Amino acid sequence: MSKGVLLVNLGSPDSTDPKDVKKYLDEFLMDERVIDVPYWARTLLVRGIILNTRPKKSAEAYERIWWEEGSPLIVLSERLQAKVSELTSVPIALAMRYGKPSIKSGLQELHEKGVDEVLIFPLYPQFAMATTETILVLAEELRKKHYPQMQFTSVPAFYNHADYIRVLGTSISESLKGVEFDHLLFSYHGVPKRHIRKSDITKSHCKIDGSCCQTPSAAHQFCYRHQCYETTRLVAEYLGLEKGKYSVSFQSRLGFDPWLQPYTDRTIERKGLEGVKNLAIVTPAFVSDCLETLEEIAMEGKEIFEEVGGEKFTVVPCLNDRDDWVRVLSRWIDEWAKQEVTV
Ligand SMILES: C=CC1=C(C)c2cc3[nH]c(cc4nc(cc5[nH]c(cc1n2)c(C)c5CCC(=O)O)C(CCC(=O)O)=C4C)c(C)c3C=C
Ligand SMILES: [Fe+2]
Ligand SMILES: [Fe+2]
Repeated sequence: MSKGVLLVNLGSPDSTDPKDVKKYLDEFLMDERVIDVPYWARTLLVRGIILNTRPKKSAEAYERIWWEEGSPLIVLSERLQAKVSELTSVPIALAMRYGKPSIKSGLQELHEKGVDEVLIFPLYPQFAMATTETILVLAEELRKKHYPQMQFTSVPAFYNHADYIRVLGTSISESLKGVEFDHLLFSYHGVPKRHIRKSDITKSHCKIDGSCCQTPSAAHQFCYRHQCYETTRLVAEYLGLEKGKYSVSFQSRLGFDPWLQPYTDRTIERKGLEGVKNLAIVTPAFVSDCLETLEEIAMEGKEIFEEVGGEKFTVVPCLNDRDDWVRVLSRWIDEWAKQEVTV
């Protein structure tokens, strides 16, 4: 069999035109694993309410971060794909869950290269129903419909993998070299609390309280909250950070449901009000810088912090196409490609 890899990231609109943003948000938010309510309710909420106002506001935000070459998330993912491809002989295609290039086009590209054994590689360190799961479900639907001869394997969440922790830890220490930060905030993309309960394979573990995520459980294989806390704990250990010097928060909530807490915007404000003058932020749920890091954190977050008396706000870039990250990805891919029998 001939092997190939499909790297999959979230995706962006084609341009900052509100019409393109609306089309992208429609595909994204109509996904039943993102807004997980019955179809009729999702249609009413997304097409009847959210898409009437959000595209204009989001388009303005995209306008503030857009690069000449296009969306930062797409450009950075393309750079990652190109650099990883240089280090491995395995064909690597790139796809986005929403927008372009699509998962279908990525699979087609691999198919045309004679690939029939594909490693689906969701570019998310922590598992979530709204990210990893929706990629795997769509890929499998496409496989059954268009490429029944293909075999798929997927890369599991790598939130606690020693290589990932080392690269993330190194990127943080490099960014904060010479920076006298009072507090390091680990800000992860949020999800509705309901998503955590739905992904609990034990159906009884995830209470979303102070202790469930620290109590060993089979549920943690699919618990986004546990995995965020573990990434944080391991990186803090790697960096030798003292307790109290760092904390976790969750950003980008949408709608009125309760999402994972504490919320990042309120945490930034509280830290400033508590007298923190130098705040550093890292966003480990994203491997590529994007709207949520470049606009929501680096612009809005900074503004919130400065309004309440904060002085220095340092944002650690995502791993993007860092050389050590590229080396790790190509090594993982080569190790998979060398295996005789895939699992
Ligand atoms: C119910 C809504 C959403 C859930 C659940 C959600 C989970 C989730 N998202 C990411 C990663 C990214 N999200 C990005 C943008 C974005 N996310 C939502 C909504 C949900 N996300 C919206 C509506 C948007 C679009 C922008 C906006 O209108 O605010 C992005 C950036 C995309 C880009 O083009 O730069 C990323 C990346 C994760 C990791 C996650 C769950 C863990
Ligand atoms: Fe999101
Ligand atoms: Fe938990």
